[in-house]
Amino acid sequence: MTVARADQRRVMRERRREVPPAARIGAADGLAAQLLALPLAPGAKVAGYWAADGEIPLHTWQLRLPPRCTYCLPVLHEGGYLRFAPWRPGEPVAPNRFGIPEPVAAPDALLDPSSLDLVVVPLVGFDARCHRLGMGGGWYDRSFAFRHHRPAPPLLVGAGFAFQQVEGELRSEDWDVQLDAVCTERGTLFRPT
Ligand SMILES: Nc1nc2c(c(=O)[nH]1)N(C=O)[C@@H](CNc1ccc(C(=O)N[C@@H](CCC(=O)O)C(=O)O)cc1)CN2
Ligand SMILES: Nc1ncnc2c1ncn2[C@@H]1O[C@H](COP(=O)(O)OP(=O)(O)OP(=O)(O)O)[C@@H](O)[C@H]1O
Repeated sequence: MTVARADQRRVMRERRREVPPAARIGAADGLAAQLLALPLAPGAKVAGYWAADGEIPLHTWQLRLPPRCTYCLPVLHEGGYLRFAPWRPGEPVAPNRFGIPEPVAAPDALLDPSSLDLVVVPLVGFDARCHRLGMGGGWYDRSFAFRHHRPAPPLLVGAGFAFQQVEGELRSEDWDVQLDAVCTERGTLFRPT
């Protein structure tokens, strides 16, 4: 990894953590409006994330999802892969190795990434082409690598504060999975075709 990429990550993560509470709540509401405008089948399986480290929260979106949707959270799995567990407010969670809460789910309740319809992907930074800078573990890249040679679903939509858009372009690596869109509190950016 280049020093520039590490610096970019550090700076963005600091800025994210410094967003004042009122602005954070306002941004989460704005983001929810953008996410709710995405096309979604009535019984869709959707994945979000449990906001950590200053990430833009998804609770407003989750609570306004159509009732027949199944909302899921990522669960760390062997080999650097993610699985997804259906989760509703009030159901038990436990911290994973990064301290991020994840559902306490029976192995047979876990969903494969390919069975989802819409995945809201956490990001540290993004650019105008919808390229993503993540936390650096490659979890989403590995788990959704099948999207390199297969169209949506799942639709992969990054979520972040508008200020997380970097100037210029992020250098993309061969393994980077392309997002279909990025939503912020200000709007939705679709990947240029
Ligand atoms: N809310 C949320 N959940 C998520 C992700 C995410 O970015 N956000 N992930 C996205 O992939 C996966 C977890 N990946 C992560 C990768 C690194 C770190 C992290 O905090 N790394 C530390 C140092 C590493 C360590 O403690 O061993 C750091 O960079 O400070 C956190 C999550 C799945 N769940
Ligand atoms: N499909 C893949 N197969 C194997 N290794 C992969 C794959 N995708 C990514 N990786 C590994 O993951 C590492 C981290 O990738 P990258 O810096 O792009 O992570 P990221 O997208 O920022 O992280 P995250 O998805 O966890 O937020 C890379 O060094 C690469 O070796």
